[in-house]
Amino acid sequence: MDSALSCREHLPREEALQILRDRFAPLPARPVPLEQASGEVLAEEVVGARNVPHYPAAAVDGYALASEDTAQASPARPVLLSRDRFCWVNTGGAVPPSCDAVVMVEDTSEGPDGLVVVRATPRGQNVRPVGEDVLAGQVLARPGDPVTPALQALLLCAGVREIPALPKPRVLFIPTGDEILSVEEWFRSGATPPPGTVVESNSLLLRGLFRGWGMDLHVHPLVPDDPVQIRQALDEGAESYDVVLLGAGSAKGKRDHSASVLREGGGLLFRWLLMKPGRPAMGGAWKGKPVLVLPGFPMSTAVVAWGLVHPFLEHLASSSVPSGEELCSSLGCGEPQECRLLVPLSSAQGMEDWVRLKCARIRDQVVAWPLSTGASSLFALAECDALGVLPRETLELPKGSPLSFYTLKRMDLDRTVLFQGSDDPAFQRLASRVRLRGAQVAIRTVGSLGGLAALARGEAHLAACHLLDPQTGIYNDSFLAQFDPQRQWWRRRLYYREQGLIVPSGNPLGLRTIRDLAARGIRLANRQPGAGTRVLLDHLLGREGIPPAGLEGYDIQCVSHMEAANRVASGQADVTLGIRAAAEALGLDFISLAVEPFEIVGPREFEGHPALEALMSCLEDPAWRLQIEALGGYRWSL
Ligand SMILES: Nc1nc2c(c(=O)[nH]1)N[C@H]1C(S)=C(S)[C@@H](COP(=O)(O)OP(=O)(O)OC[C@H]3O[C@@H](n4cnc5c(N)ncnc54)[C@H](O)[C@@H]3O)O[C@H]1N2
Ligand code: MOO
Repeated sequence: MDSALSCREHLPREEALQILRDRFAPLPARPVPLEQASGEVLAEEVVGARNVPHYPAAAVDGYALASEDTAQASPARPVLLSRDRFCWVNTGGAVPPSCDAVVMVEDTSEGPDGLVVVRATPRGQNVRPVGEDVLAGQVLARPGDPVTPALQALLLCAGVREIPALPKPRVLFIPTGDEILSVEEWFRSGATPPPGTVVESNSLLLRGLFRGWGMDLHVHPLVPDDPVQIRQALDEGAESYDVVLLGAGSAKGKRDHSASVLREGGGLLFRWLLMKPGRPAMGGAWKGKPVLVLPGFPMSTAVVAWGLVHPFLEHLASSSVPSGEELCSSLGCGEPQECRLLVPLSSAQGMEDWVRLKCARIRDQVVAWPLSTGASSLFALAECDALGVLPRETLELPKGSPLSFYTLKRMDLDRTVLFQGSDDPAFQRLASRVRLRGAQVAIRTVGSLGGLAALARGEAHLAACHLLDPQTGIYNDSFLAQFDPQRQWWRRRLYYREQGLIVPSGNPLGLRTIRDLAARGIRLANRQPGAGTRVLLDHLLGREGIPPAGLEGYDIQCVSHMEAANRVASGQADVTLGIRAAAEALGLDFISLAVEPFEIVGPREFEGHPALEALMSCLEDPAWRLQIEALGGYRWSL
C-alpha cells in the first residue's frame, strides 16, 4: 500500500494526464526479431552492420574486364581481348579483383580467339561498388520511424537481426457490475432481458478503439460488484500487465467500489475530472502498476479512453505525439476543422464538454448540430460524424457560433444533403438507398413545420411536407405558399401514407374513432409541436369539437412515429396517432383515419446537387418501392 499518495479531486483532464505521466515512466524499448517487426515503430536509431553490397557486383549480364583494355574500342575499331583478360559475370555476380568494369554482352562477341569488344568500358562501368547502397555503420533509420516492408528488407540486407521497437503497453480491461450480462447471457436471455440488466458492450467498444490505435486489449472475465473479487482481478492485472483499466463502479452507487478498493489497496491519484461525460473517471496505482477507472456509460468510457487512456499509453510507449495533437492521435483524425452551429449549445460550466456532432455543408458553410448528450447513448456515438471538445470556460454557444470539431468518420460533404423535417420510415429507407449510390442524406428530425422553417432560413437542402390545412382541408399548398412566397422551391410527391390510431394488438379498449380519445382514462401519446401528425391530430380533434387540453398524454412529445408507437407497445399509452407502418413494425393494431400525401421540397438553387440527384434516381428503384410497400400503409396513388 502506497500511503504517500494523495488524491487530487475535481481537476482538468490535462492535469490528470500529467499526474499519470509524472508518476509512471515510459516502458523500456523491446527487442523484436526483424522478421516479426512489420508495423512496429523504432525506439532507437538503427545502423547498418554490413556493407550492401559487400562485394563489387555486376549490374548487368556481360564480361568483367580491366577498363584500360577497352580504352580504344569502338564499333569501327573493335578490340580483341585474350581469354585471360575477361570473365563472364551474371547480373549481381561478384566482379573479380583483377577487373574494374563490366561490358554488356550486347556490346561484345565471343569467338575462338577471345572477346571482341566494340565499346570503350570506363572504370567502374556496370559495377556496383562495395557499400554502394549501405555502408556498415551508416544510420539507416531513426527513432519514431515505422518499420515498413522496405525498411525490413533493407535491415535484413544490412545484417540487422532484431530491432529496438517502441514498447507496447500490455493492457487489461476488467469489466465489473452485478447487472452486466456476458454476450452469451445476453442472447440467451431472449427478446426481453430482465429489467436492470445490461450487456457487456464496453469491451467490444474498447477493443475496437485499441485496434484503431494499433494496440491490443486483453479483457478479464466479468467481475461482480464485490470488493474482494475486484481486488483479486487487480492483483492478476498488476502481475501480468503494464496498465489495468477497471470498468464502472466509479460514481456513488451502493455497488460502486472502485474508489474505495483503490484507495485502500493501492492508492488513488485523482478522482472527479472536470469533463463531461467521464467525470467520475479516476486514476491510481495497484502494486506499482497504473490503474485507470472508466465510468460505466459507453460514451463516458469512450471519452476517457480518447482523452486520458490513449495519451497515457502513448507516454508509456514513448511515442512522439507533438503536444497539442494528442486528441487527433487518439481520434485518428487530422487537425480540427471549423463549422457553425445550427442550434444553440449550452455547455456545463467549468467542464470540458465532449459533444457528438452531425455535419453537413450548405453552400460553402460546414454546419453541425449535436446529437444526444446522454452518456448512455450509444446510437449518438455510433451515428455522429465528429466530436466537439468544448473547453472548460465555454458556457453558451448561440446558434451560428463557430465550433471546431474532430472528425470521427470520413465525410464526403460534397455528396451529402441535409434534410430537415418529418420522421418517416420510408424516407429513412430512401436515405439508405442513396448511400448505395455513393451519396448521403443527413437527416435531422424536426417535424414538418420545423423543416420548412429551416429551408426558409437556408439551413437545409431538403425538407418534407405532409401538412393539412384545417381551413381548406388541402394538404401542403398553403404551407408552401407561406414558407416560400417567392415560389423558389421545387416539390415532389414521394407517396401517400395512411395515418390512423395505433392501439395495442387486439384493440383491447375498442377504440374506433377520434371521438374515442375523449373517453375517460384513455392515455394518449402525442408528437412534438410542428410535427405534421400533431397538426393532423389537432385538426381531427377540432373537427369533433374535442379540446386537446382535456386529453391525458396530449403533452407527451414523442419525436418519431416509432417512439410514439413504442409507448403503446410497452403499455405506457393506450393510443397514438401515427402511420400504419409504425403499427405494423411493432405488431400493433391500426385504425385508418386519413391518407396524406408526403412531399419533399427544396430550393431550386440546390437542384443538381449530386446527393439530390442520387436521391431522385432512387425513387425509380423497384427494390426501394418493394421495400416501402412491405412497410405497410404506403401507396403510390390515392
Ligand atoms: N449520485 C451520483 N450518481 C451518479 C454520478 C454522480 O456523480 N453521483 N455520476 C454519474 C456519472 S456522470 C456517470 S458517468 C456514471 C458512472 O457510473 P459508474 O462508473 O459508477 O458505473 P455503473 O454505475 O456501474 O454503471 C453505469 C452504467 O454503465 C453501464 N455499464 C457498466 N459497465 C458496462 C459495460 N462493461 N458495458 C456496458 N455497460 C456498462 C451500467 O450497466 C450502467 O447502466 O454514474 C452516474 N451516477
Ligand atoms: O460524466 Mo458521466 O461520464 O456524464 O456520464
